[in-house]
Amino acid sequence: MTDTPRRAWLVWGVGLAIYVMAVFHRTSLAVAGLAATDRFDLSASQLGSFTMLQLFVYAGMQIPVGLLVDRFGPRTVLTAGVVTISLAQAGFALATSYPEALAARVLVGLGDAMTFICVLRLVSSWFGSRQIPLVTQLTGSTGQIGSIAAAVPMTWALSELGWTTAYLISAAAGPVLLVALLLLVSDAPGARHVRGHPMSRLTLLASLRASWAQPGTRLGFWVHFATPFSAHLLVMLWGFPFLVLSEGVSETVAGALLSLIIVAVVASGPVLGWLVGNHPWHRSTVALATIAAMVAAWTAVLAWPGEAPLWLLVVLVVACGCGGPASMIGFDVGRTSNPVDRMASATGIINVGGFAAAVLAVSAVGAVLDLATPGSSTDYTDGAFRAAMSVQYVLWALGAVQIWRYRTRVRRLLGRDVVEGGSTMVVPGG
Ligand SMILES: N[C@@H](Cc1c[nH]cn1)C(=O)NCC(=O)O
Repeated sequence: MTDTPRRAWLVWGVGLAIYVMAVFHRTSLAVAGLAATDRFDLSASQLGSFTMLQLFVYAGMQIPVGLLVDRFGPRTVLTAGVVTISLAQAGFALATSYPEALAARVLVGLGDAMTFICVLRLVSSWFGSRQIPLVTQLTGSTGQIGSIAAAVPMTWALSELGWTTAYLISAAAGPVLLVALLLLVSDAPGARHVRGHPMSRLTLLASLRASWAQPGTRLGFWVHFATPFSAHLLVMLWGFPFLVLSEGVSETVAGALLSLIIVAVVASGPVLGWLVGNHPWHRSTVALATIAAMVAAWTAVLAWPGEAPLWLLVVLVVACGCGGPASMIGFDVGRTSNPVDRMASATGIINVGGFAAAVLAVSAVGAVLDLATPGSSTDYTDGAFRAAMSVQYVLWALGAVQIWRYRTRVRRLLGRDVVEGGSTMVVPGG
């Protein structure tokens, strides 16, 4: 790290601050559910539609945004992202009806989608190949601080300052970061902009097909599919009711356990980053081991007769928290499997995996809970939660089988020396 120029850290710092802001805006509704219900006169499913629609837009935009980054460079796309998400959050502050608020959340998803891919692209241009895995991890883990900032300070601001002022103040970070971005961020050392060649629709499709044809891109996709959804499931929607209604903990303890997930994410990121940076051959093993740890912890909790003890719930949330940093292995494998001019679109493909799994898990748990609960009641029973949380096994099984398949293919085609040397790119006919 010592020979990395200070400018690289500066560029990364600005990119990271923008990503923290995006995670803040993404999750800033989590503590505002009751206030939103009052302000827009919402039903529970209308409230849920804010989060689901925002996630759908985010996931749906990953591949188009990746292509835009490869074409116009991260600085340009990040600028569009900061402007979009800040205007969207200001719009959300001023919205007075459900359709206006929904439109604002769609734009939050759009701006959010333009952030992370750009920051990873900057990391791969500004840092040396040995440092990229660690800095990538630091980006993913540190970014989650945005969701902590969206919890406690936002709860305070909503109750003390009111809806409009709280959301307008949060939107005001955007212009400040925009100035820093325009002054300090260049696409690569010595190049303010790095632009790809204009491509026709056919060439774009061919480029995406070429990325997807790489077994390393598919390995990255399935790593990102299988590792982070359990933490998303807990943090975004179902963790709080599961812990309170099924495991019998108080609301305060449930809140503390959910915050502990973020602490586990932030703390385990650098450790996993160091591990995969120094042992590229074992990246998929680390992902599989993390899946095994989550499966073991969930099985112990769900099979425990009655309510699980607190220490076991702590083990559960720490294991799920480690899934976030493990998911970043997917981006690292994608990076080493694609040429520089296709890197952002490969990142986009891989990012779809994690968010698709999160949407599937969140909605499947909701569907099973509804099926297992008579009438329209939300008094979910312990049995209903056990059945609902078990849907995760299907996603882990699918993900683990696919990771095994593609890691076997990468290893067989390239061999240990090439992978340890930092490449998982399969050259056709090579
Ligand atoms: N897997 C996450 C990042 C992460 C790292 N540690 C915990 N979470 C991810 O997909 N990030 C993309 C994004 O836009 O946040």
